[in-house]
Amino acid sequence: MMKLSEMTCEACQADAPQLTDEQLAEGLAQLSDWRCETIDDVQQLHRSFSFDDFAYAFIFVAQVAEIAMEHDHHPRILLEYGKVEVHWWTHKIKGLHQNDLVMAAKTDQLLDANE
Ligand SMILES: C[C@H](O)[C@H](O)[C@H]1CNC2=NC(N)=NC(=O)C2=N1
Repeated sequence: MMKLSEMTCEACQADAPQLTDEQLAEGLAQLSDWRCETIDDVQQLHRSFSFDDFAYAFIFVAQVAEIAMEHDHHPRILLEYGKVEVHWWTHKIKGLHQNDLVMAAKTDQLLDANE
């Protein structure tokens, strides 16, 4: 698998295949602290991020929103004091696509850029 953070999202059709267990495992190996969860029968990538306060958490949310709009692939984001939770999945296929691994990797990259 190529370096996920350097990949781009591809246009995803409703009949696109979901990630296989092997592809998912291979992708998760490139990511930091992401878990695969099944919520309402939909597999999703989930990671929680901690910040010193609400302002830093909000800035991170804005950065995630920016890459989502840039790539036309959008997450669920929960913003709390000092904490952000991000879920990535592909609505069209009600599951996980390579795009979700790519966007999780780009989400991690935002942290590296903020350090
Ligand atoms: C028309 C637009 O490109 C599509 O609805 C995009 C928008 N963003 C998306 N985001 C996610 N996570 N899954 C999708 O299937 C999706 N589809």
